[in-house]
Amino acid sequence: MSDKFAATIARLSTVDGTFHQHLDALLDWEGVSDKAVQARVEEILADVKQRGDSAVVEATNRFDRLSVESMEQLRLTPEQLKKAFDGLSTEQRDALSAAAERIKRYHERQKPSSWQYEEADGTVLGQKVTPLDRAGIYVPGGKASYPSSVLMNAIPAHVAGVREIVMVVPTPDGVLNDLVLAAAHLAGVDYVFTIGGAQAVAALAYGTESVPRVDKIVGPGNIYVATAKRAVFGQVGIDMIAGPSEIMVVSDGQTDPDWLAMDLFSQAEHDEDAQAILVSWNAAHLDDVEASIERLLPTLERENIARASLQRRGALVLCQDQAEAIALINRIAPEHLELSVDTPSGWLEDIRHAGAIFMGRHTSEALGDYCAGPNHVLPTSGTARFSSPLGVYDFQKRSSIIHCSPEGASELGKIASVLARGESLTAHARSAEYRINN
Ligand SMILES: NC(=O)c1ccc[n+]([C@@H]2O[C@H](COP(=O)([O-])OP(=O)(O)OC[C@H]3O[C@@H](n4cnc5c(N)ncnc54)[C@H](O)[C@@H]3O)[C@@H](O)[C@H]2O)c1
Ligand SMILES: N[C@H](CO)Cc1c[nH]c[nH+]1
Ligand SMILES: [Zn+2]
Repeated sequence: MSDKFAATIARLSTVDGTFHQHLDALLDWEGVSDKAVQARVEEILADVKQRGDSAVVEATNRFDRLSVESMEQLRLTPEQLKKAFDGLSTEQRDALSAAAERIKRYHERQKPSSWQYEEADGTVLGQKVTPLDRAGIYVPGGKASYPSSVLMNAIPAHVAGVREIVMVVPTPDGVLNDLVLAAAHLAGVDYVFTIGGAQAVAALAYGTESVPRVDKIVGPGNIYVATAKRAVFGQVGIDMIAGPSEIMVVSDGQTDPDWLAMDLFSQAEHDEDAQAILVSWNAAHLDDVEASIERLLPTLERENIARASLQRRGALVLCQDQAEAIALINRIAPEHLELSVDTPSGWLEDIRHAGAIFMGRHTSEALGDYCAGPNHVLPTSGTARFSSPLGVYDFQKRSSIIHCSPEGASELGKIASVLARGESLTAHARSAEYRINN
């Protein structure tokens, strides 16, 4: 039987004995990765570390179906980026600029400042915030092109004050996307290399003859990118593991089923591994949404991807009530949560884990993907339990400041001396004791 005739999306009910088992299986994206992916990524990383540019060129030719001879052919010049920007239609240029402006305005609010305070004896303590010297931004490009991700990665880096931004973006079959190039120009990216996957992560992490080594790699990507980022962490910083897109919608049964079906498709169309889940306590409403899904799915340009995603990882979940819906939200910790209910603000306090929360029937997740202002690079696969949206803070680090007055050093010296001797670290103790005024 072809996929077209199989059930498009699973129907689950929280009262079923197998519900939790079924949900766990649906949520398990790491299950999509396997030993073969891990082995391939390790091989690519080691090769790029050892052979630099030549390894990157070979891997790019192999995985993106190119036939270039050198890294020079995989680098875009500032002139190419500007030309792409100048060549956009007015409508596209205005939309890109409006999105960039809104993203910038939102992220300006995240800018932390250095701070310090003085104690009574004149000792000064504080924290100094410093931007990264060089950030690497990964812009996905395998199954779709993401000019919006260029803005979402590069603008917070700029707001943070990063000195140099190196962007990588794969161009399978050599197809360049003008909006991606234009966005890189608009967002002030310093270097662009048309490379992707584990080889791009390796080039950024280790540096090659052509690709400058960066201090931190940010941005979403597929399983090869995620596996490579995890492997190079420590050598460089990473933001988070942002994998296939996810949406969880909770509906009170009053939202147009066609709207909800399209909201689910909006993330399902990213990737066969993307995840779209709708939860409601109204069974008839779930039937209506399922009917909308069946009717609207064939109208999508990316029907095959969306259908595969819904079949593999989608679900319409019948729950008992609002309290159970909230428990499911906190368990799933979705990347995107749409609260398609009358008074979403009443839910907010109880929601503990979600990358971004879209409040009310009119706030479709797609608005957040492009132009609302908050970042669309968000923790996926339940990692919203401990990670946050990409932000200005990801492009900065903090140093502690300690400036003791003579009196302060003397008082602290007495405490430090006792504790150091307790640890049998006598050089520490004597160093502190030299500063004690008797
Ligand atoms: N969380 C977010 O903020 C966010 C934003 C945009 C996109 N996304 C997600 O990012 C993902 C992007 O994935 P993508 O595949 O479209 O692009 P991608 O750029 O992440 O991956 C493409 C690269 O993967 C490598 N690759 C593909 N098959 C390979 C193989 N068999 N062996 C070795 N390497 C291989 C190739 O080098 C290719 O260049 C999607 O899942 C999408 O949902 C997430
Ligand atoms: N939904 C993606 C993040 O999961 C971001 C995106 C970019 N373009 C469209 N959508
Ligand atoms: Zn999206």
